[in-house]
Amino acid sequence: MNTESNFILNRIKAVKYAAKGFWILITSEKSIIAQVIIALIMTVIGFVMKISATEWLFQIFAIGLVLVAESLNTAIEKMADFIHPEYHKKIGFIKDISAGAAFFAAIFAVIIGLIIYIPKFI
Ligand SMILES: Nc1ncnc2c1ncn2[C@@H]1O[C@H](COP(=O)(O)OP(=O)(O)OP(=O)(O)O)[C@@H](O)[C@H]1O
Repeated sequence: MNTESNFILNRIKAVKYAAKGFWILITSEKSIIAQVIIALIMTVIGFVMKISATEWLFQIFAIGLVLVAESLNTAIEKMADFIHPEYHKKIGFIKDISAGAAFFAAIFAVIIGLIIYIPKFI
């Protein structure tokens, strides 16, 4: 098989593994399931409040940002637990930093949400 078709096959395989990871996240990771539920609620609210196209763009971006950050946080937590299952100050620090990254995303998502929805109530 030539290098070019190998490249394409490897890319297809990579997408398959990524889709598998995506499925694991949305079906078995409680923190991701919670964020997906919040995303669905915000989507319903978006339709009910008839937000504009630009507001949809920001809302979808915020939802994506939170889900990506939360997913990477989950991956780092899993890796930390695998590398060092016992209690260790450094593992705690790494997990806290990783959770902090997800918190960062959540703060900005909340700010975006407030900017979109507060004017609709005043
Ligand atoms: N092995 C460890 N060593 C030191 N501190 C830890 C360790 N595991 C967890 N911690 C501390 O507990 C916090 C929460 O841990 P973690 O993110 O693994 O969530 P959990 O509550 O244990 O499980 P889950 O995220 O599945 O609900 C971490 O941010 C860290 O401060």
